Amino acid sequence: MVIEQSQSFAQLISLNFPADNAIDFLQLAEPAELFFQLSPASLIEQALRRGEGQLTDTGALMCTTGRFTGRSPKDRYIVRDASTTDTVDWGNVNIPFAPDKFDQLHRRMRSFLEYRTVYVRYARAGADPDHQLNLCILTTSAWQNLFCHNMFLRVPDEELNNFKPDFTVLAVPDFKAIPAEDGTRSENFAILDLSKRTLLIGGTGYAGEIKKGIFSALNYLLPQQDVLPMHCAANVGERDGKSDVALFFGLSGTGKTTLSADPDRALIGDDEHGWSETGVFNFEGGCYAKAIDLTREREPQIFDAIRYGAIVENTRFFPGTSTVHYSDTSLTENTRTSYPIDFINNARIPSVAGHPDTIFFLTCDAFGVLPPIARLTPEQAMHYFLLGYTAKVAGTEMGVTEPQATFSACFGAAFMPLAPGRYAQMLGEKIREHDTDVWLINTGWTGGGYGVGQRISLSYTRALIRAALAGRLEPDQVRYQVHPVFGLAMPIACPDVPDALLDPRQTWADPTAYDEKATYLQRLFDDKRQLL
Ligand SMILES: Nc1ncnc2c1ncn2[C@@H]1O[C@H](COP(=O)(O)OP(=O)(O)O)[C@@H](O)[C@H]1O
Ligand SMILES: C=C(OP(=O)(O)O)C(=O)O
Ligand SMILES: [Mn+2]
Repeated sequence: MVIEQSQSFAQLISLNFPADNAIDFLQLAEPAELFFQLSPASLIEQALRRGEGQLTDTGALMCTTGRFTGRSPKDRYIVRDASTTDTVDWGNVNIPFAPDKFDQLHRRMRSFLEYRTVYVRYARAGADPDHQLNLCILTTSAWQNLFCHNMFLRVPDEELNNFKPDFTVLAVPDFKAIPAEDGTRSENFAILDLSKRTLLIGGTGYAGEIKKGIFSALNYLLPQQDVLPMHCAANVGERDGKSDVALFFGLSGTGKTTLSADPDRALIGDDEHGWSETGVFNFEGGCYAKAIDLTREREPQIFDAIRYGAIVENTRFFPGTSTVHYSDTSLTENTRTSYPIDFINNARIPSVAGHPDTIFFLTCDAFGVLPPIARLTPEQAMHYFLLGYTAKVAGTEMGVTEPQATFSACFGAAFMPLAPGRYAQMLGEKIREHDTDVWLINTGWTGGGYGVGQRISLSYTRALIRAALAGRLEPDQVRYQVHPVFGLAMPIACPDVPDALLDPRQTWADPTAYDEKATYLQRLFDDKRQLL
């Protein structure tokens, strides 16, 4: 049975409440108040009553996440124990954490919860029933529980009684670590214990930590089942009467969510997928789109998904109204919206499909020297995948305020517990086996770098992707030229795109300056390759 109102702990147990299982699982003492599996409407009501947010004029719940409006990679840890010590790729990304300190923090968090209101939810990650993780999530805010309802796969009510969680999440923004005692760097933390199958989040209210924490766990667990986990969006269309699956890899802000929302193709998912021997599947049940400068004209599907049930994070209203001012960045540039995937009208549910025919590597090149589209050989594909070159855009990580060149292996190193080579090898094998085409797309700057040129217009990027997917850029359809510095094959023409845009050198006012910058970037690539 699903409890819609607060009941005492003892009452819940006597009702054979499916959450007694959850409470055991969470090893909770008696919380002040516990709400299990509330509906979106109840969560929204509670969030409003508790002052967690406000309704916007389209019915979405608008919340602020507090001091943290992006992830904090330096405060993200993995417990180092006998089972992870030789498997995890330790370093600046995967920072080791001591098991006894984890237990201590876990204990302290549980006692902190004794005096609080908690919201518990069962959910799933992994749309393929053969590769699924059952989650038991505890949040201390109603809105974060709604976030989990939106972002993970929803468990049908009739399955709740027999649901066996295999992973726990505690998200408690008000709980602050004591660094000297707890072994953390700061008061905020996200710590993954892969043996105890528990994710602890404290000191931060940025909801992205929850979804990316579970993503990290899957990125560790799925290769053991021969599934390649990927930081990519996916959609499916039709070509020559056959279904045609496309993946969009890219670090945050490169366009996965934006470009995968396409009225002509069914959305599989916007951020996290697995590639098994039968095809691809989404890990999530919802999308988490950037909301900065969002307009209905440029991104109609996302714009229209922001309605009752959706959440908008860290946005503001136009003064005196309940209309969201999407260009207001006074809280952060990393404003976000989360909604269940079925809020996109042409979503594929369940979110599974066959093997990918086409892969796009999205890079947001802040130097403005990479071509807007290039066709990669399988060797180039492996190189670019391991390099993971892009610019970090402002906001997604705390402290980043303007685009910064970065190399993030697998286009998502921040979430990959294993060595990048493991994922790259699996990808290489799959691309060869399924004869998948790989394209590099620059969604970043043209006509000069950041500060001089401008971001490539979204309508041109969409046209390039449309043409590639329609086979209009096949070598028998269009001539190619080879980039003198990068050795990349660039089409010289593309429907609905000016020819001059396709050759980045032609877009710069000063070609010599272009050559210097391109050579500089190629040198960065070479240096980086030496280290791989
Ligand atoms: N040419 C372009 N291609 C893709 N996105 C673009 C482009 N120009 C501007 N943008 C903006 O960049 C952002 C891409 O963010 P998003 O799709 O959420 O990235 P991701 O899902 O990879 O984190 C959006 O705010 C989008 O409007
Ligand atoms: C939510 C995030 O990812 P993305 O921007 O890739 O959606 C994030 O990095 O916090
Ligand atoms: Mn995204």
